Amino acid sequence: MARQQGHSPAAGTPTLRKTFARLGPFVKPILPRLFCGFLCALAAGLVALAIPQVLATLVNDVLHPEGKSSAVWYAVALIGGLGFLEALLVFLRRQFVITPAARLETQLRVRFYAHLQQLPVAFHERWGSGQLLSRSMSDLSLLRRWLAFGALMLVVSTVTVIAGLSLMFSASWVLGAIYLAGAIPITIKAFHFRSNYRAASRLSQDQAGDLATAVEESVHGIRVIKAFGRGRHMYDGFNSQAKQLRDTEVSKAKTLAGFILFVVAIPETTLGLGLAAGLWLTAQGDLSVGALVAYFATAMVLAGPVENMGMLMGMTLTTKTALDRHFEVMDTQNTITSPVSPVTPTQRRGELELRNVAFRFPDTAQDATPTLRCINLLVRPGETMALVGMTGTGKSTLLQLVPRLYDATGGQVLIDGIDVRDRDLIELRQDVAVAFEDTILFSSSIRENVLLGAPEYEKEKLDALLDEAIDTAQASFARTLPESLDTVIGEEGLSLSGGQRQRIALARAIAAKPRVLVLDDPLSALDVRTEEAVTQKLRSTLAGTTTLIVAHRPSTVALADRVALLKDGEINDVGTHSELLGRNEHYRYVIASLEDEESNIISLTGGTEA
Ligand SMILES: Nc1ncnc2c1ncn2[C@@H]1O[C@H](COP(=O)(O)OP(=O)(O)OP(=O)(O)O)[C@@H](O)[C@H]1O
Repeated sequence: MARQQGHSPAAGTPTLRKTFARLGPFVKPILPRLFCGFLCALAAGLVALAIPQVLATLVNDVLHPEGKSSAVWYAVALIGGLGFLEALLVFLRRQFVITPAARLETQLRVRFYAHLQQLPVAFHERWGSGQLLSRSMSDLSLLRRWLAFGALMLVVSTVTVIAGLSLMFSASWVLGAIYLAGAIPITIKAFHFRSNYRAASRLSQDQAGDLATAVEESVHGIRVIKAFGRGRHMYDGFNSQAKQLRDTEVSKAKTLAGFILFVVAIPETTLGLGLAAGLWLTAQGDLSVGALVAYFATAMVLAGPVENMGMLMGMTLTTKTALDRHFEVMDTQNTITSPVSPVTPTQRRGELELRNVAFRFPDTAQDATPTLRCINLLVRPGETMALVGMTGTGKSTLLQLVPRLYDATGGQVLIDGIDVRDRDLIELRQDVAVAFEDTILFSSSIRENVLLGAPEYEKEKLDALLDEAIDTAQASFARTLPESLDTVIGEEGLSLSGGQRQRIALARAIAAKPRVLVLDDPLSALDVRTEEAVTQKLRSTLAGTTTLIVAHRPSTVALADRVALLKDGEINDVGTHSELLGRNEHYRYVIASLEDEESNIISLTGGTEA
């Protein structure tokens, strides 16, 4: 299935103002500190502008042949003092803004993570993990840097430039006008730069996200890549993606460099013109030497802010893009939520019923045949029902409707007579535990993995529950690990064999003490004898637990109380294994193909655990 890749800027991209306005509620609590930081930055800029004025006085009065020599020391001390004050104000600005900006970054990141946790499986199937990773990490770091530095400095630089221009105009309108004339082409260039840079920066952020997905997938699938000798192929794919990103970054840098060329070259040219005009004005007696010195010193002070303005504008646009990417995920509506007034069952018997259930994957065409059509099935409390069907008939899909990993698109899934959509989602998922064929274990101890969904019992009871789950899942190999059940297993449990991982995942489902247990071929990596032992033990330990199990082995199917046969997205027949063998030709065909599959596996592996 195609995963969500980077997006090209859509026609409906929000405006700069709209995007930043969305930060309002988060910025509000830290506004006083940001404001203090802003005042410090502004004061630092103005102090920097005051230094040229002192210089003007120094040149005009103090260095005058009749000036007092002590006044020189006074002026030098004043300039030194102003310099120190500027440094202190810069330090204070950082103190004021760094902590709240970092706090805001963390707050948004935690919200983002919580939102990802809530979004339905359908969302996660669409989005590449690298995209989500870059949106939660680098995009939010960018926001912090912009908030702590970019935003303040953009305003302060603008104010400093305006104040500097005013001083220039007050000294001489000719010199002021020359400097201002340089600012006009910069503004025009900035206007064009704005849209070019925004598009390039969006593309590069998306491509960086896709590249992160590629790394993540390669690391995740390193065994497959090595086993199939596809390293070169993966490398080539990654290389071409990395080159695309490089090209985008280069074109982005070129756009920025072109802008900076303007921002730097034009003030330098105007400075040359200013020098000629200033000398002429001084010679005419219309401008004092001190004022001319102050003009150049002011131009020097303004060089930084004028140059920074381009950078900061670029940073602002990149941050805007990062925020759009962030809100794009945050705006994704969670379609699987608890109802406003959830219904709590009076009796938790564990009866599972599917009534006229239909299901179509969200990304399939409207006219395509739904994966599940009219499913009617009743699993009695405490009963073990095996779900059997040819591959791709929708067995896994059906199981996912029970804990609401997907919602049925038609009909109802009921537990104890209550539609699962009317139940509180957390309570529902406490009642229904699942184990899948593709096991995901977390990089923590066996104990923590097994007790992940366990009820909140006190320690002794939890220990007993852990032991029972481990024994039932035939996972006592875990006790022989270096630190027994406290052994930390690698990322996603990769240090365990496939069969061991499956048994730990099964123990996790058992330890959740569910009313309904949904098992999607959770024993496929076990040898036939271990699988039989697990199934027998499951039946005795979980006598009161309703179990719906997708089974691919006739031996497991035979152990179930009843079997439901799925064919073409519908329940074709329900009965005991022997009943169905006796009356249903399609069932005999399915079982025969499962037996063929099983004997092939046994002859290949010699019946040992995978
Ligand atoms: N996320 C998805 N989006 C669209 N179609 C999907 C999605 N997941 C599965 N399908 C399709 O739905 C159908 C049923 O898939 P499902 O995994 O439920 O079959 P299954 O009976 O469990 O197969 P198997 O026995 O091989 O595990 C298949 O045709 C599959 O391609």
